[in-house]
Amino acid sequence: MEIDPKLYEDIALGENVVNDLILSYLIHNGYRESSESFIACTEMNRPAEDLEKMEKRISIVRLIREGDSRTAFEIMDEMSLRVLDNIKLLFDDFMSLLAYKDPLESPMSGLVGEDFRQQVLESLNLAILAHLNLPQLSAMEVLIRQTTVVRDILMQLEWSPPFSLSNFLSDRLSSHAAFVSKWRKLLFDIILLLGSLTVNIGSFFYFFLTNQNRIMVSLISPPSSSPKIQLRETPFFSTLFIPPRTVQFLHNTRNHENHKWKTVRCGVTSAGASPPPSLMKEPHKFFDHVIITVRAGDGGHGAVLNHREKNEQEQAKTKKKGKGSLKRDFDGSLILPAGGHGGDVVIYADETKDTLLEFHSKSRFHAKRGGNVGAMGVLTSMLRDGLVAPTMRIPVPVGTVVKSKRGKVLADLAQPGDEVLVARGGQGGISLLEMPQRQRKKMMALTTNVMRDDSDKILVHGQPGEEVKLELILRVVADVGLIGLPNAGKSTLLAAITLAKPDIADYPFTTLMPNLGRLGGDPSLGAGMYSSEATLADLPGLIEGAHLGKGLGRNFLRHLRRTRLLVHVVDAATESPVNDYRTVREELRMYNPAYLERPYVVVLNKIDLPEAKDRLPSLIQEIMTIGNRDAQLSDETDTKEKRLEDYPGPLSVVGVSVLKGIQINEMLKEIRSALKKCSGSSETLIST
Ligand SMILES: Nc1nc2c(ncn2[C@@H]2O[C@H](COP(=O)(O)OP(=O)(O)OP(=O)(O)O)[C@@H](O)[C@H]2O)c(=O)[nH]1
Ligand SMILES: [Mg+2]
Repeated sequence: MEIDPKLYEDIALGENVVNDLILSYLIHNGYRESSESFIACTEMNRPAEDLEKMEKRISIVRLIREGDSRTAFEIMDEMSLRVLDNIKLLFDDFMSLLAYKDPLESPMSGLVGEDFRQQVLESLNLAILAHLNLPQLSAMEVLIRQTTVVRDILMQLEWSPPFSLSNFLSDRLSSHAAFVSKWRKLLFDIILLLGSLTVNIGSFFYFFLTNQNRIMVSLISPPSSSPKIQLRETPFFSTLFIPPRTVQFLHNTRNHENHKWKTVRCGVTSAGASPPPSLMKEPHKFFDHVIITVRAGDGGHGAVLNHREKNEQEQAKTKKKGKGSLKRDFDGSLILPAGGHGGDVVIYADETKDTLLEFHSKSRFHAKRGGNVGAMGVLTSMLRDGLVAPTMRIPVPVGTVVKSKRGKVLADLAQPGDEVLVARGGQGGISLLEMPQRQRKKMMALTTNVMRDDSDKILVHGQPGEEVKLELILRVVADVGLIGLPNAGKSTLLAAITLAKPDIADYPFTTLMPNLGRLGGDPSLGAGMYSSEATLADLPGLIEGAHLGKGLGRNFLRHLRRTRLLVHVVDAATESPVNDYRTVREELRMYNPAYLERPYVVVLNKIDLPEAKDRLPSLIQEIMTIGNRDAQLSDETDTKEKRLEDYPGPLSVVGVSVLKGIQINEMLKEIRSALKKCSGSSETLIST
């Protein structure tokens, strides 16, 4: 079968088409907030009615799930929905339970289980959708399923460049004539669609995630669009971002020299249930900030014990054996067993952790409760206290600051192993003796460890464990901060001089979270100096407007706080490296002018490329002139009026190619000597 790829060359997938697809997906699945923000930010016209219906549909399903079918039916009546017929079959099944004496034990017992209810709910949702004349799958989901098929076919093939994608597809697919005739237009549409949606890879993963739990996708995008991949910052995309914890991005970019296509393979290795809507913000922006609730364990209960008076014979018997006498305090009062202490909650710094992301999917922690006094109600000498519950220990990355809800700093876990007790477990309850009224008074007087209260019971119950809300803030602890525009080669630099293995790819915002690497000391300096090692943090790219939250935002800028040296990486092969350099300096200034006073080294990267190499000397010259080497720390009042030129210039400017390993040693030398110059000048303030 002949396919002319030219047919598809002019297909332009308008923004509207994509927007429509996305919106219908959102409405279909009942994401009300996302739908509204999407409509708002795309300025689409959409009748409010759809949203209203959606709301009702969702509430019907929810009500039934919660067991309030009466209200659900009322809403259905209101919408004049007659969907029950459609799911009558399921109810018929249900009626068959009547045939059994004990339905729970019957072969049909599954019908009363959770699974069955889920099944009913799904059928109900589908029935309502059908009734409202809405398709059972949103167009987006249909597309995705089809893409999955395409992907499967593509994955089975050995890709050997050079080839042209259109030829390739037509070759391969013409053997599936029926398939192709039906789907060929769609195939290309999907490719175009994917191309346009890779503007935000994250949003696409989301769709895949919610529909299938394990899947691998190939995103194919034409070269013209790939360098421009950008994270789009709209409320909609913010709500759709998934916590990367459930996803692993396996970037595997293949560039073929002689042809026009590039594949970005992205793998979603395992994914749990889709996150609740409240968490679908951009988690990478929150890897360093989270609010958690911890609850220490309750104390175990004591017991109300019977003190059985032994008759003389028995007493004699136990005495003979030399055991069995009840435990008594030095003054002769009885020691009664108490419930176990509830588990405390401790937060400690663990070197193996590097983000707070996981706390977004699990933000509540509960320590175990103490054990109860295991009494059968009789006081015997064998009685033991309830088991003390173990302390719950929650690991967080080194550099985490723990704050109370009111903002009070409880601890700054700056060293591995630092820890803080954040919630105390409840006291175990004490035990009481049950005895005839006439003896009670005497007994109470004898047992000093019984706290007396109006109502005995309360004493017997363990005390509740403390519950607190905590704010965790991670501050990367590093000596050197690598800054620069996206794609400048910061991660490559880190990988070149340390053992860190950050993601590297030729599109911006590869790095979403800081990577840390350790720079070894310089052996040539001899034993004494060898220890002059430092930690490097590779920060996500800064763009113009970052201080206002653009790109990956200002969250990262605060990680510079604890660094004492900045290494400013500039891609020397771009149109105007000097402008790029100024952009980043400006951003730093807008965030906090003090950062411009911090010592820094400029690394002009990519000098293996001719366009960079040729103008290296003039670039170095120009950058050295921006900035005043003699500038002193100035008083803060006039910082606003100062030009970039008035701030201290770089300690040095070096041209390197971190990729090809050119001039690396020179660069290391500069970084080390700069580190030496500014040792001990880091700012260790905690407030943001
Ligand atoms: N030719 C050349 N390419 C380089 C050099 N250093 C890095 N690159 C390429 O530049 C691209 C971006 O590198 P990264 O290290 O991911 O850049 P980054 O600054 O960390 O980018 P973000 O994480 O997006 O902010 C990759 O394709 C690298 O292979 C170099 O010295 N020469
Ligand atoms: Mg990077």
